[in-house]
Amino acid sequence: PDFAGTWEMKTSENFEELLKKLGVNMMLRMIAVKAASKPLVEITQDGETLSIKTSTTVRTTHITFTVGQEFNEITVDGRPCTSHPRWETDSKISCEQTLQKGEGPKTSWTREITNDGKLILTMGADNVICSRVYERQ
Ligand SMILES: C=C1C2=C(C[C@@]1(C)C/C=C/C(C)=C/C(=O)O)C(C)(C)CCC2
Repeated sequence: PDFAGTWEMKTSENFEELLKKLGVNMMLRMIAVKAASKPLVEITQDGETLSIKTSTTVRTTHITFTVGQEFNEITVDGRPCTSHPRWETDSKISCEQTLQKGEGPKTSWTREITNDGKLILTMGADNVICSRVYERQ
């Protein structure tokens, strides 16, 4: 499917619980929850290669990857990891992450385009799953 577009977040669940599971301290959690409440997500797609720019007031991340090829990124709590994106269905990308050093909860993300044109991002840390729904601007 086509993930391309400029996306605004409509709903988010368990985001702070995710950060808590990852051991982010209260102060940074407060900053992150506020900053992440209004992200702007810009996605371009060329076949299996996606470029995703997520802008917030305190931090903007930009990843480019090809589904089926591992790439380096940082986890939501800012730790370097290697990510392995693969098609879980023909409209859902699942990505397991491996920390490049140190220990921590098992982290992963999924991005899916629903048949009513929404983008669903889930972020996991062990058994805690955060789910965020975006709609095109
Ligand atoms: C602002 C953020 C901050 C942090 C993570 C991040 C980057 C959270 C944003 C996530 C989004 C916007 C995800 C998405 O919706 O794709 C830290 C915990 C390092 C603390 C500093 C502020």
